[in-house]
Amino acid sequence: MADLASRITKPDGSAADNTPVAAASPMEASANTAADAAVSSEAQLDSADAGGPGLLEPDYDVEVSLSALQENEATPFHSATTWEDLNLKPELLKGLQALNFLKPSKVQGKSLPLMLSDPPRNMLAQSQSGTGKTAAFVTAILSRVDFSQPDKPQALVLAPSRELARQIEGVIKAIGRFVENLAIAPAVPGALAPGEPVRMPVVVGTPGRVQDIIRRRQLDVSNLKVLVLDEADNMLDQQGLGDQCMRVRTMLPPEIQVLLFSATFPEKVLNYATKFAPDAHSLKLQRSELTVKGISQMFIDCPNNEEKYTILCRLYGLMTIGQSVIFVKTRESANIIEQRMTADGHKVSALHAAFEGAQRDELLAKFRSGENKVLITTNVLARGIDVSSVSMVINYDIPMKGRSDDEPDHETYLHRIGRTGRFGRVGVSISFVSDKKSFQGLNKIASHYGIDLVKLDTEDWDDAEEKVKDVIKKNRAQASYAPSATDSQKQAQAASTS
Ligand SMILES: Nc1ncnc2c1ncn2[C@@H]1O[C@H](COP(=O)(O)OP(=O)(O)OP(=O)(O)O)[C@@H](O)[C@H]1O
Repeated sequence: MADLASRITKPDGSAADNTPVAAASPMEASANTAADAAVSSEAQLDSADAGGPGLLEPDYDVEVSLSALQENEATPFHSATTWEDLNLKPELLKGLQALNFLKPSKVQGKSLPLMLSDPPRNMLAQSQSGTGKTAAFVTAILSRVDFSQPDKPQALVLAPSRELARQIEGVIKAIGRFVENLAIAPAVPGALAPGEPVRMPVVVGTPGRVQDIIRRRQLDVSNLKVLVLDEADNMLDQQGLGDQCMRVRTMLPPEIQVLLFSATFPEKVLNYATKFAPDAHSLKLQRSELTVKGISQMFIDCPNNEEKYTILCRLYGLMTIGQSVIFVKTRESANIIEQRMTADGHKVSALHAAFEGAQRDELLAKFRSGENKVLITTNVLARGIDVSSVSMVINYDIPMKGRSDDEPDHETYLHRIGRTGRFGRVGVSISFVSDKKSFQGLNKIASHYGIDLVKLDTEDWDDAEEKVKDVIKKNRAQASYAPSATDSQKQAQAASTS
């Protein structure tokens, strides 16, 4: 396997440093993706991505078999357990069946018996992006809540963004569609009537808003028995939402069952997580297991910042074969790129936290429905968002962190690229490097995970396009075999836009 560092030179013209970044040959990359491409038409039902229908033009003829993938023990989609083995309430089995979730994935099969055992015990569960963590904790909370007492808030789910909270709400509605008295309070800005007591058994929201409604005594927490933190490492990060989540935690009953889910649990947060959720059952992954095999990770060495924009526009045709998300560092650059691309005749939209809530909901709804195919965004959408027809993710800016933004943000990289390649699908991520800092950042990310990155040569654009198209077509073909959205999906979608 060639060394990427030996294949690109630093922008200053010197040889690349010796940080090991392996580059797979395109053949290796496509062998991976082909193996993981196997996704069945039924399961693509679209496995309730609470995120709208896939593309419907049946252009390509590929063999699709999620069952084959789920039978393969080596994949995160395999579980020795069946839904029936899990002793779920019949209405939940029916809900999962209606979504055509034929078998549990690994994280579902392993975490559910632990989360549902009595007496309840805390849980920390890690699994790759797009492997069904949401359905795992949603099934757990719907099993724990006593729906004969529908006025009492009993389960609280916290997520880092408004969009993710609304998406989770959609998944709860979809899996719980046969549950009598199911009602969900969306605790995100602008969604709850001010001052009105929350009398719903399940509450899903962002930590700031939840803290607010508890303080205002709008939410009675005395009957809460399950607390879920989705994207838990992000939620507990002291640089981020950690303080808010801690404050919420101190307001809740001490004996509440705490469930922490994420694709990443960096060491630094892990210590803190074990305090937040003491004595927890734990499902952890090795660092080398974290990347999703179905995502072909590529990069482009851009001569300078301006060329990044030119190359981005050149990729537009590929971006719109399926759907794409472009990640940039700041809201300002999202706006600028949106305006420039629009002026240059491309149809794109920007979404970030400076937009007002209702507008954010509407923008994401348009993306989920496929009306908008290219979304330019910041890290606000890096985590959790599930739109199965996303076949390309572009890291226009390499994710960085640290006081002066000088350290690569490994976790955000993984979450960003995980917006494609959902539940056994395939996808492409293309990261732009344009200077020493971005080059070294990507280099470090690659060596951190031991991943292979394929260089796209812009000197030979036809070849570069072929490499990308090869992968994207497979994603599209899978989506094209998907039956149209079920009622529950439509319901879910409606929830996220209401
Ligand atoms: N057992 C299943 N069978 C088929 N599809 C499933 C199953 N479980 C979940 N899915 C589908 O897989 C997709 C990804 O699920 P989900 O969003 O829960 O992933 P995740 O692990 O939470 O990802 P992330 O780390 O990005 O948040 C969704 O569209 C979901 O409907």
